[in-house]
Amino acid sequence: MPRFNRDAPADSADALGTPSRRAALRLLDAVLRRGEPLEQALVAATRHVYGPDRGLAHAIAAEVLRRLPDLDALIDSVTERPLPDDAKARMALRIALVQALVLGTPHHAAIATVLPLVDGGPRKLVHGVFGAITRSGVLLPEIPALPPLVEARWDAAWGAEMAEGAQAAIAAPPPLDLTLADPAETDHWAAELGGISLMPGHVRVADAGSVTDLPGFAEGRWWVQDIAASIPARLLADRAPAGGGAAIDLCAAPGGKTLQLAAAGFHVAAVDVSNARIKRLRENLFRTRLKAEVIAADVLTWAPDQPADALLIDAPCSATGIFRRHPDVLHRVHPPIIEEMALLQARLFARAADWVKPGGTLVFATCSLETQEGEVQLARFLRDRPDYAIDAPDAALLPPGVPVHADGYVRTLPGMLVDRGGCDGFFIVRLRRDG
Ligand SMILES: C[S@@+](CC[C@H](N)C(=O)[O-])C[C@H]1O[C@@H](n2cnc3c(N)ncnc32)[C@H](O)[C@@H]1O
Repeated sequence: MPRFNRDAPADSADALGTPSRRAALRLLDAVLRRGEPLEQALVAATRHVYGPDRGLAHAIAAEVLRRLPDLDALIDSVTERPLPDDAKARMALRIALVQALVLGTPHHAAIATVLPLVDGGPRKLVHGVFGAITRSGVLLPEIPALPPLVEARWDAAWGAEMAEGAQAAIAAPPPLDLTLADPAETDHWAAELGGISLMPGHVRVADAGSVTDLPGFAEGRWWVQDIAASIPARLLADRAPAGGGAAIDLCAAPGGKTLQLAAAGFHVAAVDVSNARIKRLRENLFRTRLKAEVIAADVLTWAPDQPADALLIDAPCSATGIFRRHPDVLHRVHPPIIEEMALLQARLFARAADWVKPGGTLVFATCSLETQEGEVQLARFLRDRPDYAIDAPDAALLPPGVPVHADGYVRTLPGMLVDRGGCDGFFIVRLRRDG
């Protein structure tokens, strides 16, 4: 857990470190009231915050989002009447408490930096509630609670064990997973980076610090990618025609899977609608010296000149599978958003299925823990497209501890690989077109 021991000098609110707390408040407001992704809100919310304070604002907001139900339970335990959910006093208390109880900020600094956020308002209340909680010596539970609606949804879909796995996953900072450009270098990079490898082409590093300073980054020998996110391209590479073959990577940016496909020898056409994300895809290709044709286009209107041997749909989704790194999804993703994404996925899946050569391979993937964005998509697709059948992977293609589902697809859940640092939640299916 990061520790920010910012002892506060006493002269002005700015010197006290209040701007970073104000930025944290703006970030929380963006996520909890306006439903914006945390990463998307960062630029605007931290516009007037510089250097390490920007990182601190992000760390405070992310940690509040991880521990929100537990923080609120503490606050409610000492107030006579519950504060409204979006009251500034509640927000200020969440920020002060997460610093004092999780981030290791001295208590006097945690409260002094936050009181200016409620100037002209409930300062006394915030001070009193913070004091009552911290004086009592109470701690946050070791295993964080999930927001009740998320817990109910995941419990209903996967059972209580999965929800418990998700809670445990929130408690520990996720490791940093790297995918290697050349799997033959696995032992070398595991040793060089002081990491472990769960399978060829993968290295897992704990507490990595600055990624860009790690050996091998500048030379482009690896890129950051959760081990579960590396599975879709592995499944396609396993079916690559001798000497390469043509691959279309739909929804490709920022390019983790494009890089894998290019490194596996495919001639890749990488398509994405977002110019900002395509810029990052180009930077990643440049750094790794890998080649792909990059196409900025909306897959709902674009079409390739000819069908490909391999096609990947890494579909836009609710992203609830990456809640460990993006805890905002726990609070802003609700059933209407899941339904909207599922509709988009169904359109992309149906449209792109015509772009695979007979005998070719299609992989559909989402980083979601919602069945509507995985199992339900597959069932509909198989009903509508009798020219496709599931091509179940060999267990040896998957990280040890990730099973092939009895129906032939892959579903990663938070409880998996838990003794080695866990993995993101993904749905992945490989399909073969009749040929
Ligand atoms: C899950 S992310 C892709 C991650 C990427 N495959 C990787 O491995 O780095 C989904 C991507 O879909 C893109 N996207 C969303 N709707 C799209 C559309 N209609 N056409 C093309 N790309 C789209 C988004 O811009 C986003 O980059």
